[in-house]
Amino acid sequence: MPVSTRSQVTVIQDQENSRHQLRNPHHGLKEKMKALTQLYEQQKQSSNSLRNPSPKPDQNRFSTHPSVDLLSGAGSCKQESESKKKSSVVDNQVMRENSMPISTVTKTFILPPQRPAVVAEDAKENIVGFGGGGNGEKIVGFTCPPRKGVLCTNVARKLSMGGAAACEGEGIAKNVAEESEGVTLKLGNAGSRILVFVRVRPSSKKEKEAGSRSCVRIVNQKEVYLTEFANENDYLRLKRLRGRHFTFDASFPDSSSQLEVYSTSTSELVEAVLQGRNGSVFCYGATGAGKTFTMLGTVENPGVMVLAIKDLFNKVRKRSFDGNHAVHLSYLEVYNETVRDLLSPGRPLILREDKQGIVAAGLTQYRAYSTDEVMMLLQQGNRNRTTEPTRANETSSRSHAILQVMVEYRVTDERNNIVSRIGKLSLIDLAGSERAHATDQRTLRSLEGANINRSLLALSSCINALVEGKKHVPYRNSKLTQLLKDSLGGPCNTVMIANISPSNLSFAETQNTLHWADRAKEIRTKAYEANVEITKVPISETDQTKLLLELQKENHDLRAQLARQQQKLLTVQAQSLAAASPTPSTISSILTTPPTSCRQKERKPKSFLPRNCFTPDSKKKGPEETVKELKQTIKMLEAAMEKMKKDHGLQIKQKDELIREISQKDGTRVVMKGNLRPRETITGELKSPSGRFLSPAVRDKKRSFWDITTANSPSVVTLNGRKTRSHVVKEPAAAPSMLLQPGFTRQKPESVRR
Ligand SMILES: Nc1ncnc2c1ncn2[C@@H]1O[C@H](COP(=O)(O)OP(=O)(O)OP(=O)(O)O)[C@@H](O)[C@H]1O
Repeated sequence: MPVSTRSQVTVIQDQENSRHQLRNPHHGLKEKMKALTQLYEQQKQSSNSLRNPSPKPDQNRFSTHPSVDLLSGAGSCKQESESKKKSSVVDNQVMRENSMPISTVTKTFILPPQRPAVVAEDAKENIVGFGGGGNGEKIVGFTCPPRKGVLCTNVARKLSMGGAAACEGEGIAKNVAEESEGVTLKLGNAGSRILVFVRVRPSSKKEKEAGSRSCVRIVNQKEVYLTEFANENDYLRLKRLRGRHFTFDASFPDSSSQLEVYSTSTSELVEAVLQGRNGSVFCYGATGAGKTFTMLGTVENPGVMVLAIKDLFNKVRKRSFDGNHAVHLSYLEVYNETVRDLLSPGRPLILREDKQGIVAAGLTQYRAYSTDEVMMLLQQGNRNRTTEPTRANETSSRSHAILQVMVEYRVTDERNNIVSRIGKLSLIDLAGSERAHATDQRTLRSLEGANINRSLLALSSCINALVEGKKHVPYRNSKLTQLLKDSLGGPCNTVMIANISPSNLSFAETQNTLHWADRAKEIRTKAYEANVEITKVPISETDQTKLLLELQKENHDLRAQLARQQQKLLTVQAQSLAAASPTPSTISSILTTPPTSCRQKERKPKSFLPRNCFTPDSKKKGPEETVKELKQTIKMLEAAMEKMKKDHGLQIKQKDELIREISQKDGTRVVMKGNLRPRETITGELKSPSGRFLSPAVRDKKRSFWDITTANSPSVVTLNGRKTRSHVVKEPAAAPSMLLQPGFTRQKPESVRR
């Protein structure tokens, strides 16, 4: 929609206030605009009061970035109100210049609840955990927090040119839905939308000197209004003067502090990373727009990278009682389409795709224990980063830099399993998108510029493909997009901070940045769960010793039981011989001695003594018949004994093997006598007396020397408790085969010889 035009707008510089004033020949129109602006403000206020029945004016007035209020309490409110005043002056100015039909705009805002505070803890490490804090292990839903309850009614996602759209029902519904969607989005559910923030940097000295004007206005800390100024002398373009509204998750004016930017955009990502989720923050914008300032900052004004790391270590420290956290760090740059390790520079790295996603093979991962250590590494990395002065920026980053922080949390649960979760935070400072003339025409700079633009073009193609839901996303078109694959389309919570200059001299760059930022809003990253892994740990040494003792005791009991049975058998045999002329009373007294078998029969119908428990009928029979019967019984008993013997032998052997295995794990070798017994083939399962060990069917296998002393076997090595026969060469320590020594004659070990 074309905006109303003015025939002439002249800006003069007030020497005292350095403020722009307008001399517009259409004075009446100006007055009209002023009135309309006032009306708009009034309407906004009244809607606010309607939706917020009992607002504390000072507390809620500027709470789109509530961290500001919470950060410095009343002080910050004051500061904020001052800045608001200032910005309203600028706003009015811009409004006048824009000549926008803003009277058609009705805006209603319900102010969001307060977010957890970012409190300055001390001068050095000044970030304290938000929300959860301490052991508050809540799972944080990654949403745009300040938007809870916000009813931003007039903001259409795709805004028409030339003024704010009227508040249409459809637009409202859409926006409310979008807002609530943002609020309810939880990690691990449906994937989250990329959150997009815009930050305007202050005008630079150069821009001021060149007499540039601000073409960007932040409205309600969410919307950015971009105005294209007409050249007073360009009469052909006068009618094409236009402006455009963009809406983002939050917009930061030039007065915003680093802490404010961090707490609004990134602090929740840090919390999520501690919960085992992935997060990415990247700064995008034209050269000199303030990306490096936002990401790295200065010593006095540390940026997102520094604040995130401080915050992370603070949170880790607070939770250290709760498990073990390990922080690993890597820092790389993409320069002229080559990937370099900034922490240990060397040959270019090759990108590979594996289960974890795209990884730079050979990238150094430093284990960091403190913020100071990270700061040192960061400084070291930045010294290695390629920066060159260009016409647009004294210290222009000529490469894309990616700082990756991996946080691994390990804890042992009640079942002795190790639960570990790994979260990865990627902080990305992109090189500036630029036009050739904005930088330099010299060969190297232009080559760098071409590569930067190429990768940023590839980035925009990926954004387009993702927004349009295309199946193929051209990540492979550049190294940058390969590295950003996870952040854009993977299981990740992503934040984009679009940096812009306020100057009308950079209008085209700003428009371009805002266009892509606006598009990026529509990208949804993949749904995913936290990277939690549960590892079963081997039992501890004390547990092993306990088990060994238990097994030895059980083995001893089994041997005793076997001996008793043998004794009984012998007694029965002896007595049966003596019973050549038995009296029924003696026989019955003898035969009542092995009652176990009878009892067994009662319990188990398929006992090995099926019909031979003595019945009173046996007494009625004659002595010859009784002797015959007795002989049969003895035969059966013998068979039963034999079977039991075998059973026990097997069980003992099994225990022996188990004991030997455990002993070998401990480093001591125990060779039991039972091991040397010949193996016999028995089918079916056997139970130990305690019922704890279930013996599988024994395979008919010839025992070799090496089966007895497994630890010395050259062909059987133990790998992670499992025996394999194919790792002899790979595991020299496990089985230093004596057989391989020249001239060695095979000798039986001591235990075997005995
Ligand atoms: N929010 C801000 N407040 C104060 N100064 C800022 C801010 N943003 C940027 N600047 C200043 O603007 C200049 C350019 O910023 P910076 O180097 O961060 O730009 P850039 O986007 O990283 O550029 P390039 O892409 O060329 O590296 C720096 O001198 C920086 O200190």
